Amino acid sequence: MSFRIQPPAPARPNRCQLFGPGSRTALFEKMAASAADVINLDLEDSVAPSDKDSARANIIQATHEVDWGTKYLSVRINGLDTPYWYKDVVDLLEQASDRLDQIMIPKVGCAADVYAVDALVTAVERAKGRTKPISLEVIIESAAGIAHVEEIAASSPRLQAMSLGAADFAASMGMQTTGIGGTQEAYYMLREGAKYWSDPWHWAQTAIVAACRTHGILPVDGPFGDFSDDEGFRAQARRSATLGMVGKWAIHPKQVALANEVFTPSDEAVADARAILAAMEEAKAQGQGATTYKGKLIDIASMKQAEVIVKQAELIARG
Ligand SMILES: CC(C)(COP(=O)(O)OP(=O)(O)OC[C@H]1O[C@@H](n2cnc3c(N)ncnc32)[C@H](O)[C@@H]1OP(=O)(O)O)[C@@H](O)C(=O)NCCC(=O)NCCSC(=O)C[C@H](O)C(=O)O
Ligand SMILES: [Mg+2]
Repeated sequence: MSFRIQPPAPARPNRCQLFGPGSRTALFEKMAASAADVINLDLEDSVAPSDKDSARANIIQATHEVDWGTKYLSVRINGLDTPYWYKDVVDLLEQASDRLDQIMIPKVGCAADVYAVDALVTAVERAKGRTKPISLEVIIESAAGIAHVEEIAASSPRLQAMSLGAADFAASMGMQTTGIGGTQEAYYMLREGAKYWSDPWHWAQTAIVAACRTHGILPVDGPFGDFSDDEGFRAQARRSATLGMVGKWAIHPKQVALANEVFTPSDEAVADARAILAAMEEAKAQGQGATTYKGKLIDIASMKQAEVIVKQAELIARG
């Protein structure tokens, strides 16, 4: 137990992050009209090298012209191993409207990667007199990223969110799969001839959640590639939510409702959580630190668990 209080993560809904390539301008209005909490306009891997300049210009224009409502607006820049990233940052900070909320840094491998982007963002913000500070989010999607996940989570006061990028992560780790998230056919235990599937993403997710919760960052699950598999998406998202993640990417509009469904606590879960809090208040008034609810033990730790669910529901209700 530490005497340090665990810092809270940013108090904004982040149930679904909807991605769209910066080169497909026809999608922008549709993304803005979606039910996603966060919009990620992409300059990185969904944009061909020949389209990088025009995609950057499209996104800048869209920050001025598209009505993004109350959505949190994020742009994924190119990786620090490319010749594009510095111009992504400089052009966005010099030319995008104040509607831009966040920059997403892909393939972060160490704290210094975030420091470099932070330094450039800070310089351009000051030069241009931008009064609204841009926040940062990062993707953990390499062996180096997961090895340094805790120092990355601690890297900048601008950092608000961290996602697992399953596709690049699998490639970097040398995982024998082309699947993006979800069940992997070859990852199973065998007992008396029966296969029991296990979850190869689990350990990376828990490492991300622990690093994020230590430093007050939102942990987010990344893409689920097979957008025709609703139940597969739900199962992956439910595992992520159970582990403490607050949301998941959508790489197709049909995944938005699925993510919102899973990362919004159900009425039943909220009612149960409120009942646990009430039962514990009653117990405390009688000088007891533990009591029972529906035949099971509840104590002070149960109050903290119940508060997680009630706070999530209140945050989402506030919008
Ligand atoms: C995956 C797609 C290429 C599919 O596009 P498309 O063939 O146009 O899909 P549909 O015909 O099924 O579309 C149905 C309608 O929905 C609209 N649409 C499609 N995509 C989007 C979107 N992203 N946002 C909003 N609306 C969208 C279509 O226009 C159709 O509309 P209508 O005609 O009016 O009915 C495409 O969905 C897509 O490009 N998705 C995003 C890809 C992306 O951004 N990828 C990057 C993130 S994942 C990643 O990078 C991996 C990660 O880093 C890692 O390492 O794990
Ligand atoms: Mg990636």
